[in-house]
Amino acid sequence: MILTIFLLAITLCLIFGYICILKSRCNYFKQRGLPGPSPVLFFGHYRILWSLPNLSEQLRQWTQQYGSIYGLLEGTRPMYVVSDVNFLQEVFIKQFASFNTRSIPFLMKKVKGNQVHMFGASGSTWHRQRHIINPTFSTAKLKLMPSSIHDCIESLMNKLKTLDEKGEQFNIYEMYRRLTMDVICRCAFGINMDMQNDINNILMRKCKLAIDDNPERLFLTKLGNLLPFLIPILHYVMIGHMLLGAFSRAIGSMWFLPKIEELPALWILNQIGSIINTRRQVKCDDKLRQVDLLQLMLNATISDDIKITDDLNDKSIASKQLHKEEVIANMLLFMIAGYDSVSTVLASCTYVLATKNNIQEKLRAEIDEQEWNDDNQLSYDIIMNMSYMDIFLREVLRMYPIAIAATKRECNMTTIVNGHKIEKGVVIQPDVLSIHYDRNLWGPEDPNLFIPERHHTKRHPMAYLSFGAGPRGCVGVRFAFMELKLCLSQLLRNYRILPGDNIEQGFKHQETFLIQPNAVYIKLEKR
Ligand code: HEM
Repeated sequence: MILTIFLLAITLCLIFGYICILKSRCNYFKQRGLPGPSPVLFFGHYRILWSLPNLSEQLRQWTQQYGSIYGLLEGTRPMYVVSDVNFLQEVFIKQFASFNTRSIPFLMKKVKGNQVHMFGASGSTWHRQRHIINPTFSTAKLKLMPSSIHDCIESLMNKLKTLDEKGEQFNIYEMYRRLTMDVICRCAFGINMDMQNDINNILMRKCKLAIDDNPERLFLTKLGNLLPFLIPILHYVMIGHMLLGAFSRAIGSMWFLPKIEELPALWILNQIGSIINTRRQVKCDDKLRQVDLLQLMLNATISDDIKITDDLNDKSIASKQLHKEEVIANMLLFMIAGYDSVSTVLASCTYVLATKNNIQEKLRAEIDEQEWNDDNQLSYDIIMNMSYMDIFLREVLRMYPIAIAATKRECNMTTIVNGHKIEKGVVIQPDVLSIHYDRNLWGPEDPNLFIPERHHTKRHPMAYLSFGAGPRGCVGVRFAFMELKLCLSQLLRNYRILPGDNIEQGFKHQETFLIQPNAVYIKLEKR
């Protein structure tokens, strides 16, 4: 009896203590003199954050209400929402050592052993991976890719030919998705997938499903965010899930296990693993001729049984190499990043071109005056020197940034930023829309107007965050620009883009991990 009362008293004390902690968390920002919407006990601001179809738009509205630095609570975790560019310059560049971690769901962080990719890695692991992967996107390597990309664009042009003959409106975004998947498969794996003709391709379907599985919205992630002390247990739940997947692979076709095997991300990882195994059997001379991202990464791969060291002072070979599992994880990352991001930007570009004829004509004039070769292609150097195309793309991405969630950072070492004490574990979310539409940063012309020439004026280094900023900025930016420019050049050289009847209805945005329009309805007119 006494023991029961004792245990009950302890339990009540623990619950009371926990409620006190939760209450004090609710006052986290008030105690620091920072404004923000009122949090709810236990959930913080999660309930509202989870229910929003477009989080970035809501952050922008709160900025108008609360100012350039305000606070939100992700469960009990404080998040600073910032549109003060000097503060962000400290976080992204000057104090990078204290903010080298991207804030991602714990499910993506706690992956098994070497399965972490560059997007999710932190500290010295990220440093090593980035150091090895940077050269795979060097000018010398990119120069080898336009002709592969051109083959894929030609396939798109053939598809468009049948549509322009019909003269009806169609959603070009779907076609861009297939194009960019073909491009990334060619440039990353050297494989010709022909997704544009193979409408039911399983890889395409799995990739779409993998992207729709936004880890932020998974039940395990939500639970881990609300009850962080459960994370180690949830980690084991996830490992159990993955082991079950491996078990299913081992025993094959038992009726209840293939379902796990079919999980999109696991399925794609398996395929990539097989591609790597095949590539490893290819003769040495053939490998040297291969210029895709996979081969460039495999060239920096260490044998599976050597332990990689993440000690920055270690000068041994193991500190400059990747594990096979890291290559697999990064190839998955490239596939998803390369496919979804570029197709979404192409969709926004096409919307702008269809609705702003004067911009379309200016861009076409620049395209027409380039030196096209006999195969109707432009070289890398010509593409990269197209200056109006350059500012056009920058302006599209200023007005329609797509990857705001990717710029979220986590403080890995308590520090002071512009007078604010930022504690370890706290999250910084840039409010990119407020920054991109700030008249002080982008004036004197109205930031709501599409004016590419505004990019001729030098702006604050943090005024443009479409590709992030600092050492962790997007590694694929030049690859993306090359692909965007090659595709738009071909399109405008051959067609006039006209708005479809439903262009405005289709161009409504949804935000999961990326901010994406539903559709871009256009008509084409042959030149
Ligand atoms: C127009 C298309 C693209 C946009 C708008 C975009 C945007 C971004 C943004 C905003 C970030 C976060 C940067 C930060 O935290 O500071 C990022 C990171 C990254 N992007 Fe891109 N991206 C694009 C295309 C690509 C492509 C084509 C690839 C690869 C094939 C790629 C690979 C990556 C990787 C690996 C990272 C993580 C870098 C790191 O953590 O070190 N991206 N991207």
